[in-house]
Amino acid sequence: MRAVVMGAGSWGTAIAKVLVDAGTDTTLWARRPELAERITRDHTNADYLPGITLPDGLSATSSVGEAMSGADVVVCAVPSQSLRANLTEWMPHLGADTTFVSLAKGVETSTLLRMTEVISEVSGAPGDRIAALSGPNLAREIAEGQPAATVIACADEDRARDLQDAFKTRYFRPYTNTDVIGCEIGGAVKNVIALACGMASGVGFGQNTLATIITRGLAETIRLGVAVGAQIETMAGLAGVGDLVATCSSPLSRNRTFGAHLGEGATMQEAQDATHGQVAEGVKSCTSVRALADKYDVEMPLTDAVHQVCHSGLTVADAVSSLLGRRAKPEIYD
Ligand SMILES: NC(=O)C1=CN([C@@H]2O[C@H](COP(=O)(O)OP(=O)(O)OC[C@H]3O[C@@H](n4cnc5c(N)ncnc54)[C@H](O)[C@@H]3O)[C@@H](O)[C@H]2O)C=CC1
Ligand SMILES: O=C(CO)COP(=O)(O)O
Repeated sequence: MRAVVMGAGSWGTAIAKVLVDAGTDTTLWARRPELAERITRDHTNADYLPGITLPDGLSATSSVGEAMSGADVVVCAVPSQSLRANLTEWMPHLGADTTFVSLAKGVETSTLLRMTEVISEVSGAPGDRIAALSGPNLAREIAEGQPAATVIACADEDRARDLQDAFKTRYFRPYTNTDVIGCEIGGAVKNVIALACGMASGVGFGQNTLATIITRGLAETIRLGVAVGAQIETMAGLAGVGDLVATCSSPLSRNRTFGAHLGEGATMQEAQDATHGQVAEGVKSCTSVRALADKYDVEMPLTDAVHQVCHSGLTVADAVSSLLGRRAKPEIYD
C-alpha cells in the first residue's frame, strides 16, 4: 500500500509520521515548497510541530502530481471548509480505485455535508471507498509517540481492516467501525463543545462547569447523531466521548484555546490572530452544526450559544445566563 497525506499542518504531519512508523510507504504534500523542502531535508515541521523529529523515511513535496503518483490511499488533511476546493484541484491526479481517508472534523457550511460526503460528491467515489479517521488524537501527543487509540470508520469492513494495518503502530491503535456518520458527527460537534469549555475556563469557571458542558455536550452530540443516522454506541466510543473529553480538557486544543481567549474578553479577531494560522474548526462548524440541528429539529442549546457568541456578538456572560435560564426539564428526553 502507498499512501499520500494531503496537507502538512499539525495533524497531517503527525499522521504521516504514524503511517511511516507503521511501515507504510508514505509521501506528505505541503502547499508551500519551502515547507516541503524543510520536511524532507531537516525531518522537522517547525511551523506546526516544533521539536518533533520526523522519520527519515518521510519525504514531502509541493507537487500534487508527484505526491499522488501511484498512491492507493489519499489521506485528506486540509481544513473542512477548504476540502472541496482542494479536492477539485487534486482530481486530475487521482487514481481510479483510490481509497480516501478523511481526517477533517467539520461540516461544510455551504451544503451541511459531512466530509466523506464532500469527498464522494467531488470525486464520484462510492461510500465504500471513503473512510473517516477520528478519535482523541491531539496531534502533538501522537507525534511524540504517546499511546492513544482512534477509529477508522468505513462502510466496507475489509477496507477498514486494511487501513487499520496501514495506520497501526506501537503507540497508535486504530479500531474499525462501519458507522461513518457517528464518527464524523462526533468529531464535528466536539469542536463546538470545546469552544464552550474554553469560554468557561477563560471566564475562570472550574471543573464542575467543564464536566457539565462536556456531559450536556455529549447529550447534544447523541441527539444530533441519532437524528442523522448514527449509532449511539459510536458516540459512547473513542470518536464520541473520547475525543470530546480530550479536546475539551486539553490546552493543546485550538478550539478550546480559541474559546478561552473569548472567555477572557478577547474579540473574535484577537482570538483568530492568536491561532497563528492554525484552524479552530468549531468556529465555522458551529454554524453548520446548528443548521443541521435545525433541519432535523434537534435541540442543541450549547451549540446555539457558541454560535451566538462567535457570530452574533453575544457575550460569554450573557450566554451563560441564557443557558442557565432555560426551562427546567428531565435529564433524559427525546
Ligand atoms: N491538530 C490536531 O490535533 C487534529 C486535527 N484534526 C483535524 O484535521 C484537520 C486538519 O487540521 P490540522 O492539520 O490540525 O490543521 P492546521 O491548522 O495545523 O493545518 C492546516 C493545513 O491545511 C493547510 N490549509 C489551510 N487552509 C488551506 C486552504 N484553504 N487550502 C489548502 N490548504 C489549506 C495549511 O497550510 C496546513 O497545512 C482539521 O479538520 C482538524 O479538525 C483532527 C485530529 C487532530
Ligand atoms: O481533533 C483534535 C483532537 O482529537 C484536535 O482538536 P483541536 O482542533 O481543537 O486542536
